[in-house]
Amino acid sequence: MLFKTISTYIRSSPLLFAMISLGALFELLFHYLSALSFKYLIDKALIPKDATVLAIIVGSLIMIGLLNVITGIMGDYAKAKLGSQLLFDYRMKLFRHMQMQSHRFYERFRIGDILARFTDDIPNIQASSLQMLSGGLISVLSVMVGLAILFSMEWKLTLLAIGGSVLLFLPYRMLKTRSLMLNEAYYAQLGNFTGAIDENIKAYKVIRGFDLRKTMLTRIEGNLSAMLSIGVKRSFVNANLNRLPMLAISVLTAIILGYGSYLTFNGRLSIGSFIAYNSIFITVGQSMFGVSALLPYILSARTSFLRLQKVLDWQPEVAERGSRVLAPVKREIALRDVSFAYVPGEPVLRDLDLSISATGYTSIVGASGSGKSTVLQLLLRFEDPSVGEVLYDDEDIRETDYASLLRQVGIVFQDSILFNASIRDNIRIGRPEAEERDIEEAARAAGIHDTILGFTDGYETQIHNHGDNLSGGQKQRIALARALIRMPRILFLDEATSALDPDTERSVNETILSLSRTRAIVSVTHRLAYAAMSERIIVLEQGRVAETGSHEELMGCNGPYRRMWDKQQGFSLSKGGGSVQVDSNRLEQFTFFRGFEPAALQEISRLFVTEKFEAGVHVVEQGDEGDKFYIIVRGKVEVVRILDTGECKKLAVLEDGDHFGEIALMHDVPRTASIVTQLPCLCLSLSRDNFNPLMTQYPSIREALETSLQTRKQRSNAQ
Ligand SMILES: Nc1ncnc2c1ncn2[C@@H]1O[C@H](COP(=O)(O)OP(=O)(O)OP(=O)(O)O)[C@@H](O)[C@H]1O
Repeated sequence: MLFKTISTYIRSSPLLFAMISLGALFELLFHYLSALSFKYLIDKALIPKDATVLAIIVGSLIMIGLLNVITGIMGDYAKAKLGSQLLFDYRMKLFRHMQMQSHRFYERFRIGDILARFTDDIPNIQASSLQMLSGGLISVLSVMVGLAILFSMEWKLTLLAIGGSVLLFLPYRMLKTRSLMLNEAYYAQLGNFTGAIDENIKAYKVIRGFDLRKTMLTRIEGNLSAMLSIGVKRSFVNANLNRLPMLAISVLTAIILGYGSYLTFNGRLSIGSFIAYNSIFITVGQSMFGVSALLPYILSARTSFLRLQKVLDWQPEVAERGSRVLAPVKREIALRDVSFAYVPGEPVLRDLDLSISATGYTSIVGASGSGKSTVLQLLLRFEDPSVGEVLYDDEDIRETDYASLLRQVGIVFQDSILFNASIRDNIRIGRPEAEERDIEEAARAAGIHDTILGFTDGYETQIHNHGDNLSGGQKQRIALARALIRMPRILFLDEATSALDPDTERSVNETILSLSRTRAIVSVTHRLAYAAMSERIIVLEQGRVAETGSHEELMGCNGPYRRMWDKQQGFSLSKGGGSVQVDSNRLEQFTFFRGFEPAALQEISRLFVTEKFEAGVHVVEQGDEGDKFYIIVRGKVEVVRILDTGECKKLAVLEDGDHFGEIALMHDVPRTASIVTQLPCLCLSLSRDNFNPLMTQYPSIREALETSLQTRKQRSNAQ
């Protein structure tokens, strides 16, 4: 495969190859003529003292030397061009391939692994190919030409040399498998290392905030130590692949010298011929060594080539095969009988039928894990359904030209990544041909124009670290402008505002509402206060549509929407979201507070304390003694349990209105699971110390709470 690739390259650039070959040919000519010249220099010029022959020999050598330099320079240029072209082509091929991929590809290949292909494997293939092309070509030609000359001078001696050269390739046979194995292990470790560095850069805030510097240092040290140990073995084996053939050359040289001297003593070889033979043999020996020295390069390039091929062979799940241009969507987009699974056998969407109007404002809501984001991914064709169709005005989007679909849509994600460029370029990236006034118009529509003008560098303000120098709201508004500049017929929002603080979230949602007058909006959200603004709400439950309708209609249904709505109500946030209070009526929704006297509930509500957590924080640690009960007012947490096997099991995801840790109100027992925030969280907490006096005051509370907690404890243990 590797050789096939190189020969394809040669065939595609015959001129460059001819230049390299010419350079090699003249280099050979120069070496052999210099060596052969001794025979004529000594026998025909020096011993007979013939100045004319001497001048001819020296003049010819100078001419050939000059041509050698000129063709050598041409060859160098050709190698530089061919090598750079190979780098360019392979990197483009890999990048293009990556762009066709979806989640399975990124699950299979880690970031570091892919980066290593770009930065190490491809350059390695390039360097080795060039080495084979230039060094290899010269060496092989040199061995062939040299042996032919030697054979014509003294065939017995030459047969001896050819027989002995087999020794040169013995180390290759012995060390090949080990070298390949070590190369593979080395590149795998390199991928781990690059991945760890990438993570370290992206997560630098979390690392500092949680003082994980020592942990990360230990991790990197572990990576580097593994690389060090493999690197030593790899370099040593590859050095041996070079060193051992030298031994064979030395033995051969000694034999040739001995036998050649014997022939000269007997008068069967002139002194000039012996010196010439010997110096040609040295050149041939060096070339043979040159051929064997290529072997480590070939082995290393083979490893890199196979690694690269492994990525390139990965077939994209979403094939862009449709060619029909999608007409502007006017009526509806729909999923028909759609089933979809990320993991075979574990469907996330089941026989889903869903239709969204191509005008107005639609929200898709549901509990965490109900499949909201997956629906969006199918609508945008980030994934294709396992069964069923995704239709835009009755056109199956698998049959249409993907670019014509993307031209009609805009998307804003929860965590919008901005590029490290100016604000202007970040907005323009949505439509590269956009003019200045389009950029400003999009920024105005996204409600960020005035803020940008307020920055010292205005639209030229550079964005660092994907947006670290902007607030969350500013980032999302720029992401909104980037989507709007495409003038999408449908704007998709995937939890676009849920990570913002309450005031910013409200203001960005007002902007979104105003945008819905001029284009269709499809918003995936779990925050129902904003879903209520939309004309139509689709409620998902476990991958199926549970109900649809307007906010008012769904509230009247007393179904899952109503339950979610009630769960998210009853909290009053202060301006700026700094503190929050829970209504006593809302407390009644918790089974363990149900039936308490109103006065007791009033008092309990006053005992809650506001707590804020950044994303990635362990609010509760498994095994710790619990002393607080929490309500999530805004945010999202993951409930995880470390099993006896050491495996980490995700038990649930909790979000707005959910609660955890109520057992701690009564008992001093270790937490049965850890709670880790996935998004910034605003919580209310009630500590046992604060709660205890109430139980003395209202004795019925203890009894009711105990019964309720027993039931819950049994359920939790069963999980
Ligand atoms: N790449 C993936 N690989 C495997 N499973 C996945 C993947 N992405 C999502 N899932 C699973 O699919 C289910 C639906 O996920 P999805 O993100 O669509 O839900 P959601 O309703 O948007 O949830 P959330 O509000 O928490 O984002 C979940 O059980 C989730 O764990």
